[in-house]
Amino acid sequence: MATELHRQVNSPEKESGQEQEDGSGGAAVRVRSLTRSFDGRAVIDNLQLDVPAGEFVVLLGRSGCGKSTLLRVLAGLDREIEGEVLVPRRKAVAFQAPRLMPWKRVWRNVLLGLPGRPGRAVAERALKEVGLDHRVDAWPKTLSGGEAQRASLARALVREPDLLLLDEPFGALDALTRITAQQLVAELWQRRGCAVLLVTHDVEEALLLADRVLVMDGGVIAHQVRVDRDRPRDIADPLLAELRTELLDRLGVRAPEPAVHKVA
Ligand SMILES: Nc1ncnc2c1ncn2[C@@H]1O[C@H](COP(=O)(O)OP(=O)(O)OP(=O)(O)O)[C@@H](O)[C@H]1O
Repeated sequence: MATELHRQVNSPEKESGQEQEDGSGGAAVRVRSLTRSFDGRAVIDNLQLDVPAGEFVVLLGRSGCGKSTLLRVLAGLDREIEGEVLVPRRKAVAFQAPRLMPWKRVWRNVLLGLPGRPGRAVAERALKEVGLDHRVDAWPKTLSGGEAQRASLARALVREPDLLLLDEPFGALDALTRITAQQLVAELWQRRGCAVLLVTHDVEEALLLADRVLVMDGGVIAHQVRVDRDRPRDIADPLLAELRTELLDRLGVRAPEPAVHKVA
């Protein structure tokens, strides 16, 4: 796996250097002593993280704890860092907002920014993989929220990523569409075998999808749980229920008590 290294120590204002290196030992992500500050405040504070190739990791944490910042750093979109970040060269990112260009048809959006002038067939294959082959020629504004999100996933997949970074990709979807989209991501991950790092607020989503759930707090990975269950998973599984309580506790949220119905 070709990897790239962002290394930056104590000179955040300079453009970070990039070197080719493959000392990753098959890891999809290796982060050492990562710090990212805004206006003198360290949002990420000496963080360490390893993600083996092919692992599905979900990142939870309170609002503003730095999840998106970490994802942007891993995506190479933010290089104003101290520390070391080793990620595969082939990586792709999808955000909560699908970010499609309204003046380009869906298939052209899928190919946007890809090097080497790939043909329409490349986009068609990716759109088929996300179940959107009937919308290849559509304009973005005619897509439903779920369809737009799938187009955005197809745009990530055409990059053949070894690392797929997803920032609350289901956040704006209604409950039913969200379940379908979660299943799609789980299937794609199993088929593609790439590592996934997904940011969400939804503890149940994390437990249904992840090999490992990380909780970010105080600028570091403060807690993690391994979800040792085959897929598809059932949220009523006692292990998942136990992990849910543990994670909600770590997030400082009290798990709701079971509803009690009184009949007069
Ligand atoms: N470009 C920026 N300039 C200044 N502050 C920033 C910038 N980007 C992020 N921050 C700050 O860094 C902190 C972490 O932001 P980030 O978006 O990473 O949090 P998050 O955990 O993803 O939050 P949420 O769950 O609400 O999306 C916040 O306090 C935010 O205001």
